Amino acid sequence: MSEGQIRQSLSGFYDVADDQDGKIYRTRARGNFRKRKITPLVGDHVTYESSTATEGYILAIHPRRNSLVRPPVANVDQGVVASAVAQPEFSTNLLDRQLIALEVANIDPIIYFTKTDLISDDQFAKFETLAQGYRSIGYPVLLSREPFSPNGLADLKRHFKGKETVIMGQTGAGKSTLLNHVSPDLNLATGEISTALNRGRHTTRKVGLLEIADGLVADTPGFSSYETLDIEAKDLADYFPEFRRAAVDCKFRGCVHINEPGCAVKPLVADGTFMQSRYDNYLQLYQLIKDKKPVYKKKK
Ligand SMILES: Nc1nc2c(ncn2[C@@H]2O[C@H](COP(=O)(O)OP(=O)(O)OP(=O)(O)O)[C@@H](O)[C@H]2O)c(=O)[nH]1
Ligand SMILES: [Zn+2]
Repeated sequence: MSEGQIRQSLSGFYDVADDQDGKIYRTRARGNFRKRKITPLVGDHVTYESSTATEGYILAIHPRRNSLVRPPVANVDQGVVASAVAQPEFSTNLLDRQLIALEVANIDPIIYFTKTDLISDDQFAKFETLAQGYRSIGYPVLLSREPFSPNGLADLKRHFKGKETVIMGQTGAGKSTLLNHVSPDLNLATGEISTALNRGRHTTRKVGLLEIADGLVADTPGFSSYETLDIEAKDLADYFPEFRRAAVDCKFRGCVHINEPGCAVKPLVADGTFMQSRYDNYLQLYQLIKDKKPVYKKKK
């Protein structure tokens, strides 16, 4: 028996990189996985058996840190949020929702601004201020005046080391374009026409983890449906790292930083320590979650 990580999945075959020798072994999942409705995912750490040198069976899937549906990948450490400064129009609201979705999934966000060639110097200066705000929360922010400058890409690659990374973002944000720059061999189709084609292909497309800059990067970018945040309003502030840290000084336990006396978060919004836009988006999302009708899920 050996241990390894699934690096690619294609029509029922799973290519496992062995933890010891680093070589790739082609495997299949045991029939009992199918019976239990467990599908191995790219990124899974597995115990496997390789009877011949080249083909084997997956025997066990180790517990996952997390798993995504699009792309179907497990154990993601970080998500590069491709965030267009224009086309589609930038909004802090969407960015904050993306960050929350990643926080909820236990994925560390990296913000990567795309399409900076489409804005003026004045507009760019505003994004620099914004970037500082997000950096002060602790999020890495990559913003260069020129898209895909060698320095900008090198900065991005520095984050890959030792991590499993997925490129995420809204449609049209430039995810595929970015991934192509990160790994020019990929040749991912970009633009609207390819998007239409991609839809039908998603289920059969092979998914893989590429070794880039001493890390692993999913070769398929991801979308998330950010509307289906499965959290309660009272927990929302936990996913705003700056609010979560400040909350230890709130007078009341369970303070949601709205109307409570002795709140430690609100003064830091008022004095500009925290971004007003983050607080506004927090309030809006808090209300949205509160107003949401309860969804009753069927028991499996
Ligand atoms: N001007 C400019 N255009 C860009 C840049 N990056 C991407 N684009 C264009 O924006 C469009 C969308 O880019 P994609 O890379 O396909 O975006 P995506 O996020 O993969 O989009 P979906 O496949 O719909 O999710 C394409 O026409 C790209 O050529 C950039 O830095 N500057
Ligand atoms: Zn508070």
